[in-house]
Amino acid sequence: MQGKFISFEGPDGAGKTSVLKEISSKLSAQLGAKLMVTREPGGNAISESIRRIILDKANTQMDARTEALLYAAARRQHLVEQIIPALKAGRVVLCDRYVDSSLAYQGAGREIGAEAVWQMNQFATDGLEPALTIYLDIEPELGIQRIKQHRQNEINRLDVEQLAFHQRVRTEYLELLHQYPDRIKLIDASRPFDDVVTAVQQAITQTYPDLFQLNEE
Ligand SMILES: Nc1ncnc2c1ncn2[C@@H]1O[C@H](COP(=O)(O)OP(=O)(O)OP(=O)(O)O)[C@@H](O)[C@H]1O
Ligand SMILES: Cc1cn([C@H]2C[C@H](O)[C@@H](COP(=O)(O)O)O2)c(=O)[nH]c1=O
Repeated sequence: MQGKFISFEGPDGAGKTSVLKEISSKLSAQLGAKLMVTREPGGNAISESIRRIILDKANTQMDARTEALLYAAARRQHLVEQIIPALKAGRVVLCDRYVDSSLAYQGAGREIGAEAVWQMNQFATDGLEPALTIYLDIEPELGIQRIKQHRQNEINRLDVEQLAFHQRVRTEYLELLHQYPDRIKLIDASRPFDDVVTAVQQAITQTYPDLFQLNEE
């Protein structure tokens, strides 16, 4: 496929959404309509409906495999409706979370096992992977503290999990970094926001040297 697929990953509160906003505003000046910014679970009506079910704090009875299947289902629909058409059209896709989130949260956090979750996601994605993944690394305590301080009104069913859950999530991310050193780039997200944005821009530039200089076609 012609386009560029870049995912953003990290524990809750690492700053992905804020960093993506900043990076996309820098890139949109260069790329215009060639840029697509999207998120998982979500990006279209069906996947956003699945998102509401998964993240609803009232759904305390949800089984771990049900949760993993719902994330994979939302991802499939997102791929078919948004990501694949955008890549075929040669666009740059910035995606807030992708399969690595399922490996970390459902595989390790929920203790289903990364292998089972990986298999399920192979079916959902036909093996389509990002060329580059920006991993914003943060101690779970700090991430959760940021959410509690600044995003009290948006706390979801995953955010309220025990600290041990979030620690397993981060440990799995670090394991993935070890497994896929060419694809996943670690950024220390505990630093001041502007430093994190600069580091992310540098990491993207290492893989795509011209991206921040491309002119709109
Ligand atoms: N480097 C930073 N230093 C201090 N605060 C930050 C930093 N980056 C983000 N924040 C703040 O932390 C909070 C969480 O950030 P954000 O929503 O971007 O994280 P996130 O990774 O998208 O979280 P989630 O995965 O839970 O949606 C926000 O209030 C944001 O302003
Ligand atoms: C894609 C995906 C996400 N999650 C979790 C991670 C977060 O806690 C929420 C999404 O909320 P955000 O504020 O948009 O980050 O869902 C997951 O557990 N598994 C996944 O595959």
